[in-house]
Amino acid sequence: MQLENNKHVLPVLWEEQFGGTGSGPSTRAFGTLQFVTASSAKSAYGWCFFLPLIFICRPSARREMAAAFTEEPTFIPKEKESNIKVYVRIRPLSKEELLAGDKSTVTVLRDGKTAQVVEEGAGYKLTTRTFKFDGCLGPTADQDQVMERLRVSKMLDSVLEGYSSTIMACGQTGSGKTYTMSGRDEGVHKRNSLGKMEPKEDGLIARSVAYLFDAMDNCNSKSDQEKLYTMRASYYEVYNEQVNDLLRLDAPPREVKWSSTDSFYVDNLLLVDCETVDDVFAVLDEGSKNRKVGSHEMNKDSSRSHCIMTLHVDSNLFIGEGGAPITRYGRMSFVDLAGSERLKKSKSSGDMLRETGNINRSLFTLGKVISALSEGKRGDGMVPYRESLLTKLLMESLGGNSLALMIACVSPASSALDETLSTLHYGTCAKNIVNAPSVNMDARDKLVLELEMEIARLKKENAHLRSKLGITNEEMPPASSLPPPRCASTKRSKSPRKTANELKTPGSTKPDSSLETQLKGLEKLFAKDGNFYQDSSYQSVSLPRTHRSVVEGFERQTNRSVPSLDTSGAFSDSTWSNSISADRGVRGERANCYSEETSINTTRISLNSNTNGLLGMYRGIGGSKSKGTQHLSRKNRISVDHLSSRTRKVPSTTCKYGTRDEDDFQGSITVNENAFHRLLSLSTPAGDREDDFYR
Ligand SMILES: Nc1ncnc2c1ncn2[C@@H]1O[C@H](COP(=O)(O)OP(=O)(O)OP(=O)(O)O)[C@@H](O)[C@H]1O
Repeated sequence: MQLENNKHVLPVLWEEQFGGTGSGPSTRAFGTLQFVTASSAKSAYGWCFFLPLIFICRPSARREMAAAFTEEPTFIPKEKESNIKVYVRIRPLSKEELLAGDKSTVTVLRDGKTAQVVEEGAGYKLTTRTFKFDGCLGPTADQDQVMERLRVSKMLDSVLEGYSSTIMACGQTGSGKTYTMSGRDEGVHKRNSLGKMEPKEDGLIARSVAYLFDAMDNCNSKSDQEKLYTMRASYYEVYNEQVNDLLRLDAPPREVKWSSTDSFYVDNLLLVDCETVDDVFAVLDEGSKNRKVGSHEMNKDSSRSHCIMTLHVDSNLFIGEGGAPITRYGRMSFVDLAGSERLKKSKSSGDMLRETGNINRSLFTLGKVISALSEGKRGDGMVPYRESLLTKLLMESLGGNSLALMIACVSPASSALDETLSTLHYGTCAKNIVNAPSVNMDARDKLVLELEMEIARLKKENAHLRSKLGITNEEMPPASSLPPPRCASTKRSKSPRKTANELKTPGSTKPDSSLETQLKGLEKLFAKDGNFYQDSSYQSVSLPRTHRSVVEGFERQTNRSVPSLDTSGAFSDSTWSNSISADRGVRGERANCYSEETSINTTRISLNSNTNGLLGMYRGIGGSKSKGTQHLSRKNRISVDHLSSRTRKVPSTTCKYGTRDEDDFQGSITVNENAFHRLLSLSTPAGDREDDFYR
């Protein structure tokens, strides 16, 4: 699909894709890669912008930060948190600077990570300052080296896995932000006589696009079609505190809205479906042509807006046979921020003055956000994201769930020393920001994936346990031939509690070591299972079905019944209603229902439901949800779903994990912690107090 010189095509594409008005990201979680270039912040505001940062970057803090960054950077988060990576790029002295007799003041030390600034003081006294980053690139570094040293490919790999990533260029005007992001002749992708791209001067965007398509094509062409990728691109600018869609100049300014995924997004933005590299370049060319550019003393092609190009990479993951794919929404954003500038030097006038004011304001807020985040503040309330459109839109990248890389562009010229120092301070602070990257996918898909993983894990555990117990597959009767579960006695046994160590086979006076091993294995299995959840008033352990079969096998061997596992009749509607109405008032506040089942002669069994399921029951019984109802943890919901598959009814109107109908319920049998211990001892203690059971 080509966009060349045809703006009218774009709305049509939008309509084709999204059926008319389009949809905002509120309906899905997106992954994003953003490229931001800082445009010009002028004069007095320029200093205001950097001041808060300078105060934060105390020498001690810098030392700590430097220590934290000595290891090799990686963008695939092995742990849950990831610092923003900051690199410095020093451009060569320009012709004008050389003519003006400027000298180079910034050099890269041999470690490749430290930028050294030498400042001439009064009386030829030299002041040397050093700043350590994840990497520094000197004036001789070409575009290839930038791509390699910054490890952009790692970032792109994670976009393919469903992460959001942002590459952001900042620095004073004319320091090389647009050059780094888009290349020398942005929008012009030269081809040689063979029709191949000449990528020498291409910036990070074009290189990233080529990398992504290479990777996507490789996977998409696999015969098993395991992964399928699709890409869409958007391009917009923040200009004078309004958002313009660079792919739809005829459209009014776009609105920035708050999404259900706790982030801001641009509403009704055109997303162009891109099937080839050329499609993305068409988007890039169109956007570059439309972005606001001005000319002043310091840069003849100066960006007057913050530009954000985003590649949305959706990847489909097929699990199991014949199932619907799970989609992950990777997102790569390239942010080319407008650069800070001093009016005295740039000599901007007319409309550019207003632009400068707005640029400075947004950069000042960006400085405040970075300051707050580097101080360890968190969240919308403590960090002033809402003070400008730019910071709202960068919320995900700064302190959010995105991987982020900042390129601090500086000029080495002695005349730009103040701005260079400010940028380096700014980068040093940004290094301290911690993000929490996570894969973007729909909640339901996430649950399915987690369940699949849980099942795989349980199968492995089960196999391991069987091998430990010496039970071969042939010895295990098929599920259908298992004897019906036995009911426990109506009354609780008064015999003393026994431990697993005290367990003996019937009629034997010696402990049965094989049984003991089985029990220990079982105990371990439960402990490992991780299905415990904490509550001040209640602790339970869910018994996955695989475990239950082990226990049932155990029952057969020992000829004893394990009371709490007997679930027959537990899910009859009448039983539910009775038990829940009886106990709702007591424990209902945590969305857990406790019931002492009377219809089956067991000791106590507690019934869990997720909130939706419980809500359904409350409606059926009491007509309203209890005020303090809380969501159960996802972990627990998984176990609920997993366990209940045998007994779950398929309701006519199904919510995601629960039902709205009175009679329909998704739940599971869980065994109270004490019951669990009782299960292990296979004996009910004599004289055990009723209350002990729920302690
Ligand atoms: N590393 C570099 N090597 C060679 N030339 C460079 C380099 N960096 C920048 N330049 C040149 O310097 C000039 C200014 O660069 P550029 O337009 O990218 O600055 P900018 O930071 O985007 O400025 P503004 O904020 O005003 O948009 C351009 O002519 C560009 O080609």
